[in-house]
Amino acid sequence: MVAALELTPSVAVCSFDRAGVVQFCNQACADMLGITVDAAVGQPVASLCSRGVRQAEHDALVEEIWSKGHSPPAGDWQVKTGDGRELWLYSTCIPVWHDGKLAQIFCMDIDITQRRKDFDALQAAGENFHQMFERSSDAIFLLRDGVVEEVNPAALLLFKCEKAERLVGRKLHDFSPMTQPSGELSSEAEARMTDEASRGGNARSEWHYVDCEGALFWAEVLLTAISLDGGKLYYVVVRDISERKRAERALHLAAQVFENSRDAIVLTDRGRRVIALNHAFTVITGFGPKDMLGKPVSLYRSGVHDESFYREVWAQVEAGDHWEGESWGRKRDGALFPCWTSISAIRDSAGRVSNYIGIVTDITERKKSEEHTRHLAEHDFLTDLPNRVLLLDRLRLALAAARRNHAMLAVLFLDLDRFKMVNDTLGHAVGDRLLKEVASRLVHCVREADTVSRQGGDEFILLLSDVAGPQGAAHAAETVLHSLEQEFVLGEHIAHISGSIGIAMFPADGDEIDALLKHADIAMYHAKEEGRNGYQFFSGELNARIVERSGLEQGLRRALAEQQFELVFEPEVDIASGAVVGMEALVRWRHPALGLLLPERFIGVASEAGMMVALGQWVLQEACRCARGWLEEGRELVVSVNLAPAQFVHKDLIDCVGDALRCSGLPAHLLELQLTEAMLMQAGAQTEAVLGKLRGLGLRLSIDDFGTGYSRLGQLKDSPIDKLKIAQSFFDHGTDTTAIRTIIAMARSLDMTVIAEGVETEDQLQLLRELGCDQCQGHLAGNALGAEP
Ligand SMILES: Nc1nc2c(ncn2[C@@H]2O[C@H](COP(=O)(O)OP(=O)(O)OP(=O)(O)O)[C@@H](O)[C@H]2O)c(=O)[nH]1
Repeated sequence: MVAALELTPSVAVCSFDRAGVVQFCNQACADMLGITVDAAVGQPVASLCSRGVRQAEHDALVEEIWSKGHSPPAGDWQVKTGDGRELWLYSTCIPVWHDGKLAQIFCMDIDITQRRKDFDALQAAGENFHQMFERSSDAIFLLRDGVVEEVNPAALLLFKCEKAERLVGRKLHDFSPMTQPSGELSSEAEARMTDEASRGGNARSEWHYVDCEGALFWAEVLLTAISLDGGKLYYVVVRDISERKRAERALHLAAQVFENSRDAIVLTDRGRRVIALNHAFTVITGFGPKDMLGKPVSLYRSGVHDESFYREVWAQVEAGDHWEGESWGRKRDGALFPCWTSISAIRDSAGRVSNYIGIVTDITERKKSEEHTRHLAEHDFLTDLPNRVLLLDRLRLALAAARRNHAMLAVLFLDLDRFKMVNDTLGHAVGDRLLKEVASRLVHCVREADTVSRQGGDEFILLLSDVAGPQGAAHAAETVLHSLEQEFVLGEHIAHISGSIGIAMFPADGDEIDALLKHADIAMYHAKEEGRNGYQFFSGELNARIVERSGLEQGLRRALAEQQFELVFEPEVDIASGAVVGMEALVRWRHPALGLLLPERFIGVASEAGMMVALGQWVLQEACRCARGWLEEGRELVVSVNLAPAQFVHKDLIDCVGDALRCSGLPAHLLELQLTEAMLMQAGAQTEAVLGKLRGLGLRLSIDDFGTGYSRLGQLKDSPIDKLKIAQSFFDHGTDTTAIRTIIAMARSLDMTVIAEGVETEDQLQLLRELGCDQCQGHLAGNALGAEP
């Protein structure tokens, strides 16, 4: 047996007697105690190892074996060897009998130090685990066979549940909605997860739970499968990720908003370089990421606004983190578009600007629709003319401008005459068409800067800005009346209409809007009273003047056709010989009602009415014809004819003069054209060319009223002028001898003939003779005569 014990390598065996002295020790025991077998045998067993705090317990146990003779149960003992090592031993003590007496106690020890270490570690782990379970901020569930067996406090908190009993015994999907966000039934999803965990050890998933108060929340679930005693244990960690999900969702939404926004969005860094732009930006502007990323956003300015505009914008962004307003954008193809732009600074958690975001809304359509709405509000629906609202606005602006520029304005109030008849006879629809047609004609009667508006019914107001004077307003009124006189073809109907116009002038007839409109209205009623189809000024005096003038103008137009003009001739006498050498042609108008009118009465009107070219041509032809008559009678007289400025600048002048000579058969040298100093002084190639051509025809040129203008000697010297006519004004208030002498001297030096007009007295004639004047004209020389002198 000893041999067997010796050979037991893993069991340390020793025996001791009643005195506690070691009788036997196998090698394993010696090794365990850290001594040799020989050193152990004979030693008190207590000296080989001690049992620390449990020594007394062990001693009592041994004593009991000695006294009662049976072995106690085996047990774990911690011992300290003689060389100071601590070991855990699994000890069994057996009493050994010899000759009927208890002789020794055999002890068998198995070194379980390592096992105990493992066990302690295991226990510590267990305790750790428990602590972790209890203190974890994550909710932890222990499931046995799919049913909750235990939950930690965090789980109660997360599921807002006061007692564990509400959770224990249930399945996890009992705290879930029927379906998960994926659409899968919660029960099936849970089964799939546990299955996955039991096969692969664990499974992870994001999960929708409902807490005990019924609120839904997002969680991340980690399910770990543990096999125990043939059953399945699941360790389930549930972490609330609602916050993260919300952040994710917000981020996702932000990205969606950025990308799906219909507004163009551009993001820059703090240096205002583009770091992102959305799809809409490309759609709206045509600029894509390749064009813009990394570039300064200022490269994409429209060019419409100046530098100070952008300075102001960025100053506002720097000051208040935001600017928004209307501006212009530029597309890749260069096209401009109106946009509403907002720029915001984005700050990081430290409060520093990290980015800028620009949002650009294309407001082309909005502008159009606003424009359309405004148009509707400001225009008459039937004729599309400005309505009263817009008229008042324009009138306000025009008045302000007229006040600033000291200019005049005219307000013409037009009411159609007997328009009701049109409605009554042709129907309202035809009436409408007539109103539209009238509107369009009115617009063509005035200049673009003027406003034609419809007040309603058959009333229209025309605002003429910056008219030259009442004459201009009267002219516009006549144009309007004339255009209304033309028949209106309205489908199969033909209508005739006229209008009555009242005119108020600013500032003469009122310097405020209301006064002007009221006075124009009153004047319009006068026009109606006066028999309709006419116009009236508000001011009576003005009206009289305009009416007379207008009458003259209308008369003038007829006068040519009806041969109401006549010529008279004023003789030009050679002072030395007293012989008549020429005749100045002067025009008279034999007015059917007013009698013979001098040019002062009608030349101004004829000029304004643009009739001077026609009238002048008639005078020229008639003068040539008369002079030819005289020639045929043997009187070779030069006929002199005044040229009007309008004739002088008219492109057909040379042809007209040539025609007059040709038709009459008058030799050119017997025709003298009288120019004014002003015509001559319009220096330039054009004037020189005209003078040259006239001269080329062989006729003479003279300057009328010389000395009243500002002729320059140099210019005079180079002009093909034959004769100077000293202005009559030098004789008006006492004779201006110095001026007359100077002119005569000048004419001499330029080798020109000189003639004095308006010579009335012998003294004047004598003076002229002394000064060397060639010719004279006037009362003394002979009054104007008819064509038959
Ligand atoms: N067709 C048509 N007629 C209208 C409209 N508005 C008003 N009227 C008619 O226009 C006519 C205006 O008449 P009045 O200006 O008062 O009188 P009138 O017949 O023109 O006669 P006098 O002004 O005195 O020369 C009325 O018969 C209105 O019914 C419209 O929009 N369309």
